[in-house]
Amino acid sequence: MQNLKLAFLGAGNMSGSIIGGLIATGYAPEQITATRRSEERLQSLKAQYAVNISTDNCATAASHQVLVLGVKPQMMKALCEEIRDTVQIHKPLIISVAAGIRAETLDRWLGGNVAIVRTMPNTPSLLGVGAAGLYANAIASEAEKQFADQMMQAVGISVWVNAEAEMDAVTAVSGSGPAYFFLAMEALQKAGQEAGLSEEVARQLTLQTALGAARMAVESDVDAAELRRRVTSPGGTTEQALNTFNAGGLTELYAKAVAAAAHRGKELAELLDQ
Ligand SMILES: NC(=O)C1=CN([C@@H]2O[C@H](COP(=O)(O)OP(=O)(O)OC[C@H]3O[C@@H](n4cnc5c(N)ncnc54)[C@H](O)[C@@H]3O)[C@@H](O)[C@H]2O)C=CC1
Ligand SMILES: O=C(O)[C@@H]1CCC=N1
Repeated sequence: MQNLKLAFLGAGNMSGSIIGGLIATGYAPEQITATRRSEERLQSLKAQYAVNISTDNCATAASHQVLVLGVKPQMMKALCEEIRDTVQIHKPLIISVAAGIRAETLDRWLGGNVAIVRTMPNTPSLLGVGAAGLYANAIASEAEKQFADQMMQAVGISVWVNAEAEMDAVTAVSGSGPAYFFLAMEALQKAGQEAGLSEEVARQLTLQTALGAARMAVESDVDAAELRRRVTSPGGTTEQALNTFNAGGLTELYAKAVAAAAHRGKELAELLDQ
């Protein structure tokens, strides 16, 4: 991909994962700058990835073609207002990774007429196996959309949504999704220990099983339901576990959890749209 001058303003967990993934695919570190409020935490990004670091958002915004806004939704207005004048002069492409905050809100905070791509990535981007949803406003050019797409594809897969409202569903499925699978791993490991395994054995078996199941689901030409059926012998052990999950309403619980996360995305958008 074209190695444009790319800045991550507010480079925490999510931006750090994208930076790590980009560097691993050969993006030139001298083209990347990460900012944070304190220099101390930036030093570890510099040591790890040899990227430029700065505590000056405006100077960084003025010298980069693409700005990834990586702060928490609640901090986004302050960041946008800080860089607004610079953005109006230099007109960089803005890429937001924030949950909830709508493109139209960002555009207003940034002074208007700004090319914006909203992305919803996830932290496995660090390993090149991220999953991101993208949505662009009408001002973003084809070349700008292509850059954002290539940036996310460099660290995983990317999908475009047609309606911005779908970004809340993307957030609820893949943005937050790694946490759901981590929780499942924590629970299975704990249950394994309760069933008599040592912590280390339960951990190893849980993690390798999660990896194996994910790889089979991704690489197999049959769907997850068929793969599940192939593990489940009639009258066997898996059936007992799955019956227990079903009796506890696991599928309905997933639906409720995803709906709650998507609702929070909408709520954040409303709450912070001032
Ligand atoms: N953590 C995750 O798995 C995902 C997070 N996101 C989104 O990414 C965004 C950031 O989340 P995290 O990386 O988890 O948060 P984080 O707290 O790790 O990173 C944000 C960083 O921005 C810094 N910051 C705040 N205001 C600043 C300013 N004005 N100038 C410079 N730095 C500033 C903070 O000190 C912090 O280091 C959020 O908007 C979230 O919705 C999206 C997808 C997944
Ligand atoms: O929990 C959050 O709000 C962010 C967005 C998706 C993952 N983490």
